[in-house]
Amino acid sequence: MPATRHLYLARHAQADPATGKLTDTGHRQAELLGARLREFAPQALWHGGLPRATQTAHLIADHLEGVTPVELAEAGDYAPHLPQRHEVPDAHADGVLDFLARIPAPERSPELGQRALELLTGPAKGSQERREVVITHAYLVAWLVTAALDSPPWRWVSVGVANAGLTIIRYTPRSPSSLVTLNDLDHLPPDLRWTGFPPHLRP
Ligand SMILES: O=C(O)[C@H](O)COP(=O)(O)O
Repeated sequence: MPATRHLYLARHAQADPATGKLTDTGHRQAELLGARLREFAPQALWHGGLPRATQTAHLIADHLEGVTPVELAEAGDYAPHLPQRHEVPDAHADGVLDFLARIPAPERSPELGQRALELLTGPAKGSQERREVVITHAYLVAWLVTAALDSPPWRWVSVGVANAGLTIIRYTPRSPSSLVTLNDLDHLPPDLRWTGFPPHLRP
């Protein structure tokens, strides 16, 4: 009998584009996110293979009991669904196509693949409840949110998350999945919030 699974998704902390390593701000964000995640007592901590996700996960792990970061190395290629013109209603087409034209294709979370999605989505495979942290990238968080809500695949383009923002999805057997929280930044002081958030979606 499958059991409920909570996925604690976070975008990596702020990184320096030149080095790919976390900035001082990013270090502080990761530490505070780790302290926040401790309250959920997660049993697993997964992360993508790029340095900014790896470094964030290792800083977080210092705050969690009995959890070792595991890279989703076997995941293969992954890119969020690229919206096709015919999928997007006419009223939104210009904005969506403009957004897609501005994002660099190779940056689309290549380290999380189909296998990772199979591992991470849906209720727990066993009979025990699962609580798992995933440190990843903006578009993959957006894609998982869209999928959890059964939204059309192209809708991930209008979901924004900031560095170290916390998103929680609950997968319950025999019920629809729930978006518990999206881009929660309460664990960060004001000067550490909203970094990396897409400017065109900024409140
Ligand atoms: O791949 C992505 O999700 C986007 O390019 C944003 O990347 P980032 O979350 O690594 O900044």
